[in-house]
Parts: sequence; C-alpha cells; structure tokens
Amino acid sequence: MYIGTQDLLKQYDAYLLEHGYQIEELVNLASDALLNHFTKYNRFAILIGPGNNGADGYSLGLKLEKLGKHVIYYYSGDIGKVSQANRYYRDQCKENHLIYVDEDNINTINWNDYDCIVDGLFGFGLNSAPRGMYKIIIESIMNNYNGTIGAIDIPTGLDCNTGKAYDGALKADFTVTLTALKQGFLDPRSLEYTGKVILETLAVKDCFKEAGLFEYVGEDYAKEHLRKRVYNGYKNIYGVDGLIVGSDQYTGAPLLATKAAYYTGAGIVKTITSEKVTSLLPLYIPEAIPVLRPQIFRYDDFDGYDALLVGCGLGLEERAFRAVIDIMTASICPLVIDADALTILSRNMHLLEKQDRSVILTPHIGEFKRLCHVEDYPDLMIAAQSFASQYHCILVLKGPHTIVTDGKSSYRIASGNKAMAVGGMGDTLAGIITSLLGQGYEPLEAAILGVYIHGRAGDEVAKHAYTVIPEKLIEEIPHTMALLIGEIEK
Ligand SMILES: NC(=O)C1=CN([C@@H]2O[C@H](COP(=O)(O)OP(=O)(O)OC[C@H]3O[C@@H](n4cnc5c(N)ncnc54)[C@H](O)[C@@H]3O)[C@@H](O)[C@H]2O)[C@@H](O)CC1
Ligand SMILES: Nc1ncnc2c1ncn2[C@@H]1O[C@H](COP(=O)(O)OP(=O)(O)O)[C@@H](O)[C@H]1O
Repeated sequence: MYIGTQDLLKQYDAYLLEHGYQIEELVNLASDALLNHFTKYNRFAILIGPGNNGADGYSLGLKLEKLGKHVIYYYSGDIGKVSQANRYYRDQCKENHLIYVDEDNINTINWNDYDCIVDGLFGFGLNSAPRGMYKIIIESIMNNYNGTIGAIDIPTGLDCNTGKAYDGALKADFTVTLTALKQGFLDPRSLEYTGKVILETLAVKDCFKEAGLFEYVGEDYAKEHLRKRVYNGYKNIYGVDGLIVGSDQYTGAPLLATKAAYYTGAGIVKTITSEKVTSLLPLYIPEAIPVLRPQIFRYDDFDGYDALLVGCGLGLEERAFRAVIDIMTASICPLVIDADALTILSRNMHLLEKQDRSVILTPHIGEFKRLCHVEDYPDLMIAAQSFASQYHCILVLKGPHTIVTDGKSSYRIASGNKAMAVGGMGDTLAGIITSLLGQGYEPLEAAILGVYIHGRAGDEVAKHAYTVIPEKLIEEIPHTMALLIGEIEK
C-alpha cells in the first residue's frame, strides 16, 4: 500500500501521462475501480466538480446507467473551465440527466430522492475551502440528506495533505480512494469526513516507486525482515556498537540509547561518554561498557565497531563539535547521527557530502528544518526525499508515521502513537537503529525496522497506559520482537 501527498499524486499522474497513458483512459480505469463499490445503490445524484474528480464522477455515472441505474449529474461553476477529461465524459451524458445548480434551483432539489450521493466535486486538486455554489451545495446536502454519501478519492473539503476539513466539507459514509492513501488520512480525525476508506489501485503499470509515492510499512514488513537469533550464536555476531553520546550536562539520553541498543539485541555496546555518565552507566545498565571519551579521537579509537551512533545528550559545547567532526572524518563504519550531533552537523553540512559509508540521520521536524536551513516546506515528504537524495544518506524524519527514505525508496511507518510524545523517546529510537545496524541489517532495513519496532513497542505499552515512558518502551522491546518473529503468541 502506498501513500501520497497532493504533489506526489500529481507527480504520479504526470508520470503515467509521460509513459503513454491518456487522461481519458486513466479516468476510465478509475471508474472501473470505483464501480463495484456503488452497484448496491439504485438512484444516484452525482456531484460534479471542474477537474478530473468530476470526470471520474461522469465516467462512473455512465457505467452505472449501463447497469440500469437512475443517474443525475449535478454540476456548477464555469462550464468553460473544466478539465479535458471532464468535458470528454460530460459530452457522453444525456442532456436531460445534467442539472446545472445555481442559487435559483438549489432549494428545489430534494437530495433524499437518491439513495446514494456520489461526491465527485473535488479530489486531491482542491487547494482552499470550497466557495460559492460549491459551498452552498455541500451545506444543502449536509443539512438535508439522510442517505449514503460515497466520495471519489477524497471527500470534498478535506485537505489531502493535512486531513483537516476546510470550512465546508462533505462527511462521506465511505471514500473509495484511488492509487494511494492520502497523507491526510493518516490523521485519525479525518475519519469523520472520509467514513470507511477503501483503497483501489488502477490497472496500470506498477510505477508507485518510480513516481515517488511512499510505501506504508506495517507488521508484515517487520515479520519478513526481522531475523531469528541463531542456535549457536555468540555475542560478537550481534555486533559491537560504539555510542558516542552524553555529557555531564545530559546524562539520561546516553543511558536510554545504551539500554535500547542492548534490548534490541546488540552483542556488545560500548558507551563512549563523559566522566559523569561513565560512573552512572553501570548502575543503570550493568551490561554496558563505559569508555571515557577522549578530548580528541584518533583513528584507532574507532577500530572494531560494527556501527556507531553520535548524538543523544552530546551537548553543544566546543568538545561536542570536535567529537562530531572527528567521527565524521576519522571513522568509517555505518553511522547513526541524532539529536545534538544533527545541530552540529547543520553548521558543517560539507561533512555529510564527503561520506563514503552508510549514514542514517534521525531528526525530528525542528532538527530537519535546521539541517535544510528553511522555515517551512510546501510538502514534507518531497523535502525529505530530496534531502536524502542530495546527501546520499538515509533520512528518518520522526513524527507521527515517521518518514524513512534514501531518496529512491520512501516509506511511512504504521506503528507509534501520541502517548510517545515524551522526552527521551528519540534517544531510544537511535539506540534501536544502531543496534540493528550493528547486527548486520542493511542500513535502510535497519532504519525501517527500527522505527517499526520502536513504534510497535510503544503501541504495546499504550494498550494499557496513558503515557509511554521510554524506559517502559525499552523493556517492551524484547517481547515485541519475539512477537514479531513468532516465537511467542499474543
Ligand atoms: N492516478 C489517479 O489517482 C487518478 C486520479 N483521478 C482523479 O483526478 C482527481 C484529481 O483531479 P484534478 O487534479 O483535476 O483535481 P480536482 O478534480 O480535485 O479539482 C481540480 C480543479 O478544481 C479547481 N479548484 C481547486 N480548489 C478549488 C476551490 N477551492 N474552489 C474552486 N475550485 C477549485 C482547480 O482550479 C481545478 O480546476 C483525483 O482526486 C481523482 O479523483 C483520475 O481521474 C485519473 C487517475
Ligand atoms: N504523536 C506522536 N505519534 C507517534 N509517534 C510520536 C509522537 N510523538 C513522538 N513520537 C515519536 O517519539 C520519538 C520522539 O523523538 P524526539 O523528538 O527526538 O524525542 P527526544 O528528543 O525527546 O528524544 C520519535 O520517534 C517520534 O516518532
């Protein structure tokens, strides 16, 4: 299953059109996919907007008419300004089935004459609140209609990217969404407007990835990719991780990252940290190996590691800058960069350009903006893809349904919940991803799997808790992994 934003979906349509498809043909395929979901109704009012959502409405209506259904098309706006496909399908409709709605006749329409209203007013092309007659039509239906409303692609008035309703939106009973889920549907509050969401893909060449759509990653991915531990495994085969984390000022983050790495299955974790943290570490997690962080790293300080993590409570003092620069220039194994190290990196972006190894960056949105030196983005998913592609790195952009992308393949992760908005949660995730990287998972796989496991462990805790404390989440990790691998039952 794939996910798109308004711009990504436009990109997908453009990709198909550039690869030999005609827009009328796509609309025909869209109505083929829609048809089954409407055949149980008999009398249809199809609301038609000016774009291809309206074209889908006409094309669907023509097919319903062929099945003997009663169909009336209600349209409005400037008829001279409709899309090419909209005109093409409109021309095939019988004149006496087309009703132009204006202020004079809106109150004469009895919507309850129909057992189904099909919403083909606006789809992903809507870019502001419906105005004028469109708004009046929506209000008239919402105030008077008692039957079933089925939306094509997106209920009119719902923002495709945010899932927020504009002033004037239809509340559908069900939405048949085409090609990909819309980013806005990830926000559960959108359900009030979409009703049940049914995804239908069109019968076209599989080009979701080429066109840049995001894959939605759930339990199936984790089950397929998570590996069983082997019968005669020895700790070294599960990796030696070096965590360059913590400072005398920030002592909690390194403890959480270290514990999370162990609980995710790391063989050995060496926590290269400040003096204060070296003394706290064994009390919190006796398995950990504290290493006092040198003022200046030498090349051989990085020998023998399978994965490195830098960040998590490192601070922003001069020696933290020194440490990040040393790690970026003198170490060679796969690297995870989190928290303060991202802020330091944002002032030294040239360091990222020179990396000849896998680098995973795990910013939250604030850190990402700092890395990009921008205040806002028209489309976060596209911004994430471009960043990863420009810097040849893997980007884990944290938030609800965290984004993971290497610029070529892009994902949104299904697990995680609002109870996880607690300090220390990012440090926990960084430890999990580093652990998987050290265990030999491919870097992109480690990032996706790490985010899924983190969110899933959080979901397990949230089943019986109002907040998810990182400590509790970490302790849930081994159980969650055993569940996913099928070694224990729910
Ligand atoms: N790959 C796919 O998923 C396909 C999608 N199709 C359909 O095409 C739709 C997208 O078509 P379009 O890009 O033409 O977009 P829409 O049909 O959503 O509407 C775009 C039109 O609405 C106007 N508009 C936008 N906001 C407005 C506002 N607030 N008030 C008044 N007018 C406004 C625009 O100027 C444009 O004319 C999809 O939602 C889907 O239903 C199919 O037709 C083809 C294949
Ligand atoms: N509302 C939410 N829904 C889902 N996941 C969330 C939510 N809030 C936070 N998270 C997750 O918690 C983690 C928070 O990371 P971060 O902001 O770096 O925390 P910190 O800096 O405090 O360690 C991320 O993995 C994020 O995806």
